Amino acid sequence: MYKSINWTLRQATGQCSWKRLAAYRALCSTLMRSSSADAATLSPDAVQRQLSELPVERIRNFSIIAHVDHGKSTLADRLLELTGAIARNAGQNQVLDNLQVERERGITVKAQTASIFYKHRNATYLLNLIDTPGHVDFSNEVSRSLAACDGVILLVDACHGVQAQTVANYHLAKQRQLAIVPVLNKIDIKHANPDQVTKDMQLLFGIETASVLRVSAKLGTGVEQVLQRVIETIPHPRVQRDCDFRALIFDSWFDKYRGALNLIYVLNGQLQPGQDIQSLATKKMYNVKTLSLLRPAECPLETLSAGQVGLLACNMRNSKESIIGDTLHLKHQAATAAGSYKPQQPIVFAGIFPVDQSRHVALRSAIDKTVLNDSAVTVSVDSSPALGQGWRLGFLGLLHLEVFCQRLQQEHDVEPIITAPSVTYRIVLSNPRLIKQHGRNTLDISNAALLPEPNSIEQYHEPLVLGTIITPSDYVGPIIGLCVERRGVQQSCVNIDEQRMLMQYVLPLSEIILDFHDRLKSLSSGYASFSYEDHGYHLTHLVRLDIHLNGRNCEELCRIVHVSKALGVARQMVNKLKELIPRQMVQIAIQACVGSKVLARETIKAYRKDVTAKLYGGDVTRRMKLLKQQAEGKKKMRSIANIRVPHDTFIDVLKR
Ligand SMILES: Nc1nc2c(ncn2[C@@H]2O[C@H](COP(=O)(O)OP(=O)(O)OP(=O)(O)O)[C@@H](O)[C@H]2O)c(=O)[nH]1
Repeated sequence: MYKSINWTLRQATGQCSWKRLAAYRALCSTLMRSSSADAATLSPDAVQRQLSELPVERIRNFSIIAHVDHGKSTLADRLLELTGAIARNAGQNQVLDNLQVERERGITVKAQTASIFYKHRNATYLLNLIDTPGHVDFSNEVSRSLAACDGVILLVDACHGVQAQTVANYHLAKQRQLAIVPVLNKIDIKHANPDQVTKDMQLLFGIETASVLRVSAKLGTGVEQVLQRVIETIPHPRVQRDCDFRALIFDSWFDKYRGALNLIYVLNGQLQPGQDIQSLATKKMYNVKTLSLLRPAECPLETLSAGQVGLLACNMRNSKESIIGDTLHLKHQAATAAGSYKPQQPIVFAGIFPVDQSRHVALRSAIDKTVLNDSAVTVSVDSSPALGQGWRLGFLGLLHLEVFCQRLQQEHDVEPIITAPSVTYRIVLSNPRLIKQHGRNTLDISNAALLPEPNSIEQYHEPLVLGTIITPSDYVGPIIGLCVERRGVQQSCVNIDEQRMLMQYVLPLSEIILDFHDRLKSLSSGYASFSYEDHGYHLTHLVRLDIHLNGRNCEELCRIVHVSKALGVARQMVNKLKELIPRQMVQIAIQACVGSKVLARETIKAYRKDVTAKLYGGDVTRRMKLLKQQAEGKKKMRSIANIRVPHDTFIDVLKR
């Protein structure tokens, strides 16, 4: 055990603060359970011995999937306690949610893995458990995790019943033909209605009512049966040990001292430190430095064999080299792709700029490292005349964007300027010169500044989503009203039971990214749930013209307008802004989904004048000098952060 503690301490001292905290917590729990003779007190040597004696038939790889707050992380806690991986009653909740942002918001944003040993009918099993996030914005984490699993625990809250994300996750698991262990949670709550929820599960998913387990993850009731059912229902991994090594990368993150760390699922053969491996996607070669098992603290291993999930540190320095879904194999050996994991495409885009250009390098490195820990984010270089050099990042939703920015601040101490989110429009070009230049007649535009002139565009297509809403019947009227207001077209509306309905709407993505979910929650007193999936692009004549001030949505200026009128409206708005805003209070970073080119140009002109006036207190000579330098491209604009006007003040000005 002391070897394990020393190793944990060594890891802890070489990691960034939140990881240090997590490792410290793991260390404390290791110490607390030192008197018990359970599996978690095993030294790394003993763990290795146990693993090498374990046949593939005694391994189970599974995820816990559910709607937000249905109790996944709490159930994971109980499973870890039951198997001795963490101490009972150690006052720890949601142990696998170890990011600061997860603890502050009380949600899981990153899937976490724990390998646990469990004795069933006198045989020891290795269970690789993955706790997944429930929010729709992090569904990429769920799909990624399912690529390394043979089954899932489908957890449903016995009070709230089946929700939109339960339906979406169930279909994800079905598509991958995974075994499903249905579990009802929170049966300790007085108004829980497990009988009704079980009937709903039968109706919606065709699950046998007798097979639904009932537990209270909070109190630990019935949790042991869950583990037994996992062993009996979920098949062992279909892998081969007596052939060459091949593994799937299904998660990765960045460690300051060890570079990119990869979580791998070994499909064939085995791997040892010192061996040379190669990436199938990049063809780059690496030397294996260390291998470890996450229990959930790292436990060093000498061999990782087929069927097992483990952490691999190799000399992967650059975060971009670690590709989720990539296959690793032995150097110079032919191999086929290990998995069929397809990453989800981002749907919400926002510009990220350093507050000051001197912080450019720090922000770039912070983005690189955070992206490695969140493979769903896409990054491309962007620049703005007002904000300087920056990046355009793609996210899976608004919460995803918020969480990413919070992580940049908390984990890397950078505070960027974030522009208002927008979606990707697909345009059909009419200009033969542009068609020739791009080699095709359609372009996907996620940055309005790159929009060609309107007379070169024949059609605008906007992205649509198929939204699923589950709501108590009492709120159906206002919710239909909201969907119609947001240009939604109803596809279906069915009764789940006497009290609840499931509705499906096709909605323009731009209508839901900002506040749709909040409105839905407030209209239904928090009872309705919403999830959505991609539904392709559709020809549109309408756009929502949003004007954003310092990244915030200014509601007074949101209009749904005809595409062809958008530019005119944008111009009018610039004039209105000029009238309304006192010169010394000029705002910048005004954007619109369409037509922002004109808007930005006009605004930046006004901004430049006023910024210089403000910065130099009307000193004409210095102001002229600065303008001249800017014109010559020698001097970059000063950051807007220095002259930011509070949003409320600005709204007051607009209302006058
Ligand atoms: N009464 C009761 N509360 C529970 C039970 N299981 C979980 N909870 C509570 O439900 C809330 C959400 O639990 P989590 O475990 O964070 O839920 P989650 O599904 O992991 O949440 P996300 O990761 O955000 O999707 C917490 O306040 C838990 O204490 C239970 O069996 N009974």
